[in-house]
Amino acid sequence: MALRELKVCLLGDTGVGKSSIVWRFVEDSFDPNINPTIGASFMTKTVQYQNELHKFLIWDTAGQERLLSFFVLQETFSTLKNWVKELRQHGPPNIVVAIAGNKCDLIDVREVMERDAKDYADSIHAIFVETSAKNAININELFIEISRRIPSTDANPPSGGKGFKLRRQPSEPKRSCC
Ligand SMILES: Nc1nc2c(ncn2[C@@H]2O[C@H](COP(=O)(O)OP(=O)(O)OP(=O)(O)O)[C@@H](O)[C@H]2O)c(=O)[nH]1
Repeated sequence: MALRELKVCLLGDTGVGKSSIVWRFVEDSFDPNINPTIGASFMTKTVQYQNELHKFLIWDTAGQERLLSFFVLQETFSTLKNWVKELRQHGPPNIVVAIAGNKCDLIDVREVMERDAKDYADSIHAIFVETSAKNAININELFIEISRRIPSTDANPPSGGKGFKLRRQPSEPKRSCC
């Protein structure tokens, strides 16, 4: 089975839940007292998507840092739009942008309407998913969507989310700073 490496970098304001999303995806756990990221951390997870293995190489950045990549998480529209502008200007042409509206469990303190976020994501051809790292809502689906958007290496275009199987790599490092 072919192995493909997908580089993912989480961007967004401090405290929006970037590390928690990674932690939920890789370890299926949630720490309400998680420490802020210093610099950046790196984790990997390999999943089966259709007839390929997708190894996600995930860089989780500190909220204050301005780095470029292809995975955007944001709690405010204005900051989000700035990130997208930078990605379009400086990122690779085939970049896949995914917007995660995290903490969707906190319905009483919602700042951005789902419809507005979805419309914006559609306008820039980005993935949009409302997620909750805390309640494990749509975290795997977010990465499935990223897998689905990556062009297939064979003649059969990817369809649906079928065939996405989670595989933990026991030998992989749990969490390390780089
Ligand atoms: N209710 C709720 N809280 C969350 C969720 N995701 C993260 N949190 C909480 O939000 C706080 C910040 O989470 P982090 O994952 O550290 O956020 P971050 O974006 O990585 O922050 P930096 O490392 O500073 O950039 C923590 O107290 C988390 O427990 C969520 O889906 N729902």
